[in-house]
Amino acid sequence: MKKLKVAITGGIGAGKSLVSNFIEREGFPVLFSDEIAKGIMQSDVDVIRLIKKEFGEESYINEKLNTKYLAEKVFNNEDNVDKINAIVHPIVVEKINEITESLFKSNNLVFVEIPLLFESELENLFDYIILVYSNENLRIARTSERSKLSEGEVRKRMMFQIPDEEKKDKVDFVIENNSSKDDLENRVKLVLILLKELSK
Ligand SMILES: CC(C)(COP(=O)(O)OP(=O)(O)OC[C@H]1O[C@@H](n2cnc3c(N)ncnc32)[C@H](O)[C@@H]1O)[C@@H](O)C(=O)NCCC(=O)NCCS
Ligand SMILES: Nc1ncnc2c1ncn2[C@@H]1O[C@H](COP(=O)(O)OP(=O)(O)OP(=O)(O)O)[C@@H](O)[C@H]1O
Repeated sequence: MKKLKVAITGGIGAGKSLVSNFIEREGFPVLFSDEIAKGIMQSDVDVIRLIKKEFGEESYINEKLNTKYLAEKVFNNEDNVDKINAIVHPIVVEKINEITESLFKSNNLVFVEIPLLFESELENLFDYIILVYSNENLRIARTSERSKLSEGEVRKRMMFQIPDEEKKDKVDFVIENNSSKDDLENRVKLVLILLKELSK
């Protein structure tokens, strides 16, 4: 039995969460790095202190992370993106490693949804990488439709992400998501058959 760590990556709005949720429903553990990052930013006293020092006390309102303010501050300035990444990413990696090791006690396959895998140069942490790939116009339409972020906000974040076309050459599986959710699920099923075989 081989223990395999598999990354699920892709640009903003590509469909990573749909893929991850499907994989979870099939019975496999999935870690979500955006959520792990938020947890750390909400509870780690050193991280909170550094964020307030770099970006101001307004970064938290009544002890709660002020995501709107911080996103505005961070995604308008490359230095700020570098600064927040340097504060948060090393601790996220530590946490992912810790949780993965404990999940490997009772699982052979552990998945990690990690949007900024290549941007943070973390590809060597993983045995296999899945890229969820959708055309840029679809990603913007789908993300704006979800109404969490405006088109402008999505485009700003894209500026700090490596284009998915470049990532295609560096991954083991490309799951296209330019058609229906059913098509997406069927493609994920095929990849899971392969990964289960590889972990035997
Ligand atoms: C600025 C913050 C508070 C905004 O929070 P918000 O709830 O609006 O977004 P969320 O964290 O859910 O991220 C949504 C998407 O935005 C993009 N994004 C987030 N952080 C970054 C970044 N540093 N660089 C490029 N894109 C990013 C990713 O595609 C991500 O999936 C938050 O994104 C953040 O703290 N980012 C820096 C830490 C980080 O890199 N977290 C992501 C995973 S480790
Ligand atoms: N094939 C599809 N057909 C219809 N809607 C889709 C499809 N793929 C994704 N969506 C929708 O697009 C939005 C973005 O998808 P999802 O949240 O899975 O992407 P993500 O890569 O996790 O995004 P983010 O980077 O913002 O976390 C969601 O509202 C989702 O339901």
